Amino acid sequence: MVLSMEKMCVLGAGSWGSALALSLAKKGYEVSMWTLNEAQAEKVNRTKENTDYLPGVLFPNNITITTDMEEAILNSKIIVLAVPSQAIRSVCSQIKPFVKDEQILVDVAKGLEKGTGLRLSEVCKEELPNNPYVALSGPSHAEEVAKDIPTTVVVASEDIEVTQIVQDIFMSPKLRVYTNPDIVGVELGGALKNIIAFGAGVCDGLGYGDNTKAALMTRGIREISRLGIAMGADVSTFSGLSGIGDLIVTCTSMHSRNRRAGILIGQGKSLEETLAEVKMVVEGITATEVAYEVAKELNIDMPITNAIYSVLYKGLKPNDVVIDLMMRNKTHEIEEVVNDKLGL
Ligand SMILES: NC(=O)c1ccc[n+]([C@@H]2O[C@H](COP(=O)([O-])OP(=O)(O)OC[C@H]3O[C@@H](n4cnc5c(N)ncnc54)[C@H](O)[C@@H]3O)[C@@H](O)[C@H]2O)c1
Ligand SMILES: O=P(O)(O)OC[C@H](O)CO
Repeated sequence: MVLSMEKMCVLGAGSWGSALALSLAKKGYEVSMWTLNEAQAEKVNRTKENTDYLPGVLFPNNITITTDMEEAILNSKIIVLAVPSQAIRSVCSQIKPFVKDEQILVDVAKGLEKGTGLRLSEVCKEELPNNPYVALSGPSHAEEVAKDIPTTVVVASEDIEVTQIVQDIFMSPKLRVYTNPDIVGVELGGALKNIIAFGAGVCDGLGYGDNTKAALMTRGIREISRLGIAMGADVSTFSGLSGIGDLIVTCTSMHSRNRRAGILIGQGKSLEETLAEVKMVVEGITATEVAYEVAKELNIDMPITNAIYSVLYKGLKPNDVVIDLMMRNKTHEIEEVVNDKLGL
């Protein structure tokens, strides 16, 4: 419990923004949320429930929600960016006129910017170069965090002091927060696991079993690591919370929007029907497009990402793509180890 009512702000009132606002409010902070949607703000303030995004969870009185961005961020120690990854640039640009340099940006969105391939820390740096920045990631579905189910996350930043401030702000008996200086790896783990989770859903939708999913997760983390290393990440980060941890939860959880979307595609629904049914943001769809482009540019082999890209953007049938994946050129399991042994 904090001693004074320090103020924290959450931009974005979807499921994750709401769950984190709740976590902060339970620690005694005053939490100001911002949403684009007037009707949502009015209803949540009146009923204390965010029915479209986190039904059945009541907000305490120290959470308020507004459509006035300036009011939301005024005097807030941290500004949690909880909008979809493709909206991060516009939200950062909108707060520019009134943000103070000492306010810490905490990005909780997981993605890469479409068109530029930039990580979200790079996007924020371009828009708000003077603000300290922390990425928060890891296996953490909003529905469980909101119910106080024990959860672990990781925070990463170039500045260890700022990382520790954010660690302390979020840390609670129900939310354990680790730090990691490898911001590149933490961001990429969170963004790229969504592609594999979508693929895991497709396999479920096709009626495949546990063997297939284990294969996808294991080979998935390999290709995430390959691209991650090429983009400057530390490989050990991918065996941590924002890597394999988040991959496991997203590929297996009934809460995962990426997995749910994949299931519908595997069952034969169109992308349009799928997005209408899932309603909330499905980051893996854009992440597939961006990772496909970045991997091509860096000449990194990402067979699962390519396969999902073919389904989403080239109209190939999931069944056919799985056969292609199984029958592509034979290879060693861990190329680097073999090359090393052979002195290549
Ligand atoms: N839901 C989770 O369990 C969870 C957990 C960890 C990380 N995340 C990540 O957090 C981010 C947000 O996810 P979410 O689950 O809260 O999404 P959501 O779909 O539940 O909510 C997104 C919110 O952002 C708003 N929004 C959409 N476009 C906007 C724009 N252009 N400008 C301003 N606001 C906009 C929507 O109105 C909505 O309030 C995603 O990157 C997701 O991967 C989600
Ligand atoms: O529901 P998803 O698939 O968007 O995943 C949400 C979080 O990233 C899980 O850690």
